[in-house]
Amino acid sequence: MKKRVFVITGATGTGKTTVSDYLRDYYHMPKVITHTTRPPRKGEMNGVDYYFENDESFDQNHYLEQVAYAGYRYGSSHEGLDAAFESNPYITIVLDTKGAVTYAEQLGEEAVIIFLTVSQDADLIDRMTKRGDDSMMLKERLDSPEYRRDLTLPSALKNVAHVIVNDNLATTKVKIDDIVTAAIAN
Ligand SMILES: Nc1ncnc2c1ncn2[C@@H]1O[C@H](COP(=O)(O)OP(=O)(O)OP(=O)(O)O)[C@@H](O)[C@H]1O
Ligand SMILES: Nc1nc2c(ncn2[C@@H]2O[C@H](COP(=O)(O)O)[C@@H](O)[C@H]2O)c(=O)[nH]1
Repeated sequence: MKKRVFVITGATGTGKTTVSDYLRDYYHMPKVITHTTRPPRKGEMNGVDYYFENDESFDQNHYLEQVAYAGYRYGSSHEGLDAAFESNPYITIVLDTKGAVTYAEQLGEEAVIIFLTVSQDADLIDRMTKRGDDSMMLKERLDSPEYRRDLTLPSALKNVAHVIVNDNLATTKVKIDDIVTAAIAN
């Protein structure tokens, strides 16, 4: 059976995790748990949201790709991908745009790339504040080059990624349904 990894990418706060949760809840797609050295946010759990690592433990895994984002390390391991594929041929992963480019290059049509954006960048700050992000970490993130980079679709993903303006979650879900239906049919 063909395999597909639905890669959800875009700037912080655009709704990547929300869309990934939708794919899990309505399509039973397991999410690849990635690794990070960032401290957990309130409510985040080790092994559910991320594998929370220190620098030493982070280096023990075997990565398909790894990046630095706003001062912390993130990586998707082969072990994490294999674990997700064990239970379903269709899986989902949430990545920054650099990671999404690597997935497109390495996995070709096995990777279905979905780039999320919003009409007003200011809405993202609002969403992250409402999410309860620590104000110091939020400021560091907004000042980071990675945050600004991920606001724009990378040129390597033009004509590759499905672009969704996630201003309205209900509309976004309909677009996700269309993308999933087409990807599974092909
Ligand atoms: N269309 C939407 N309209 C309003 N709020 C939304 C919408 N989509 C998601 N949200 C909310 O915005 C917040 C950020 O969403 P989410 O955590 O999914 O973003 P993210 O892209 O995964 O962020 P990060 O990269 O920082 O982890 C959440 O509180 C979520 O409930
Ligand atoms: N390239 C990768 N990007 C990843 C990975 N895991 C998460 N991410 C992305 O990092 C930023 C910051 O995440 P946050 O949870 O601290 O807000 C965001 O864009 C994630 O999608 C990974 O393994 N590789």
